[in-house]
Amino acid sequence: MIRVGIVGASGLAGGELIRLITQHPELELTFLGGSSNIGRRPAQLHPGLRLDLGLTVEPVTEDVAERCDVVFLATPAPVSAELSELLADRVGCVIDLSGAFRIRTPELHERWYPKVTRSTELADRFVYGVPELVGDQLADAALISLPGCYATAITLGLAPLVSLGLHLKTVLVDGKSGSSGGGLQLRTADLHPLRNGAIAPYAPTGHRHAAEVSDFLERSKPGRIGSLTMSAYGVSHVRGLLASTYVFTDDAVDARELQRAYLRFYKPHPFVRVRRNTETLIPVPDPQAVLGSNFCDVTVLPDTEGDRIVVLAALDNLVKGSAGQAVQALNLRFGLPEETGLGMQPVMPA
Ligand SMILES: NC(=O)C1=CN([C@@H]2O[C@H](COP(=O)(O)OP(=O)(O)OC[C@H]3O[C@@H](n4cnc5c(N)ncnc54)[C@H](OP(=O)(O)O)[C@@H]3O)[C@@H](O)[C@H]2O)C=CC1
Ligand SMILES: CC(=O)N[C@@H](CCC(=O)OP(=O)(O)O)C(=O)O
Repeated sequence: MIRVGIVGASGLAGGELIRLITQHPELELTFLGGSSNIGRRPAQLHPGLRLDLGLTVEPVTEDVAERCDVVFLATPAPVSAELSELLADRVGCVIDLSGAFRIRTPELHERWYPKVTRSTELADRFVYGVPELVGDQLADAALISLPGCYATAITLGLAPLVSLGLHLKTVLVDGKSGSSGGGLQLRTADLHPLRNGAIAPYAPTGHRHAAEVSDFLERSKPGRIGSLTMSAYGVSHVRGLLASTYVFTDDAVDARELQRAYLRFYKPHPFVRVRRNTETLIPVPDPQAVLGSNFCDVTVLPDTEGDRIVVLAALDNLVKGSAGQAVQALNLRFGLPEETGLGMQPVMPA
C-alpha cells in the first residue's frame, strides 16, 4: 500500500481527498494535517464521512516524512509554499493543489501571487501536472503542482486546437463557478444570503488562471497563443464550473475536422469526454452532468457567423478540478492505471 498524508484535511478539497483515498484500493491514509482543527476526527469535520480511520488532525512537522510516501497539500498557496520547503527533500512525493508553484515565470507569479514567496530553484523542480498532457513527466516526479480548477477546464479545452498547430490569435474565456471553488475561507459576498441567486462578476477584468494557462501553453508550445484573457463569475450552485472559451484565429479551420480532431486527441484519455452539444436532453457540457466524477466534458463548436471557435468545458471543481485530478496524478506517479479509485459516475440531478 502507498502511505498517504493530507495537509488541509478539514477543508473542502481535503474532505474530497479523504473520500477518494479511502475508496482507493492501493492507498492507505496515514496522516491528516492542519492548523486550527488539531485533534479533530474526519467525521467531526466532514459530516458525510463517518469513517473510523484512527486519525485526527495534527500539526505538520518534518516527521511526517516517516509516515507517508506521498503528501497532498490542500492548503492556501502561502502555506503550500512554506510546507513545500519543509517537505520537498524529505517526502518521496509532494502533490500541491494550490497556486504556489503553478506559474513558472517569476514576474507573472509575483503579479498574481504577491503574497506567495518561493524560491525559483524549488519552483523549477515542480512538474505542472495536467495528467492528460504531461502524463509521462509525472512518472517518478518528486514535486507536482496541480492546475487550478478553471485552468484545468480551459487547458483541456484548448489543447487539441494547439496540437493542430493553429495560431490562436485571441482567446477570451468566460468562467462560471459554484461557491465551493473559493474554499471555506469565505468572503462576505460568498455568504449564503448574498450568494444564493447571484451571478456575481467577481473577476471581470482578469483572473490568475488565465496567466497560469498562458504560462503553461507558452512553455510547452511556444508562440501558439496571441492573447488569452478571462472574466469570472460566481453562480449560486455549490459545485461545478463551466469555462466558455472563444477562440479567434486567422488560420483556415475545417469545421467538420474539429470534432474529429478532439475525439482523436482524447481517445486515450478516459476522463475527458468529447460531447456534441445536442446529444442529450439537456444541452452539454453542463457541470451538473459531471458532478461527483472525475470527468471533464468538452464540446467544440465552430461559429462561422461569428468567425470564432467556441470551446465549452465543464468539470466538478472538487474532483477533476482538484482532489480527483490529484489522485489521477498520484496514479500516474506510482505507475498505477490512471483510473484506479476514480470510477465514480456523476450524480445527477444534484
Ligand atoms: N475549492 C476548490 O474548488 C479548489 C481548491 N484548490 C486549492 O486547494 C487548496 C485548498 O482549497 P480548499 O479546500 O477549497 O480550502 P479550504 O479553505 O476549504 O481549506 C483550507 C485548508 O488549509 C488548512 N490550513 C490553513 N492554514 C494552514 C496552516 N498554516 N498549516 C496547515 N494547514 C493549514 C486548513 O486547515 P485547518 O482548518 O486545520 O486550519 C484547511 O483544512 C487551496 O490552495 C485552493 O486554492 C484548487 C482547485 C480547486
Ligand atoms: C468560485 C471561486 O472563487 N473560485 C476560485 C477558483 C478555484 C481554484 O482553483 O482556486 P485556486 O486557484 O485558488 O486553487 C477563484 O476564482 O478564486
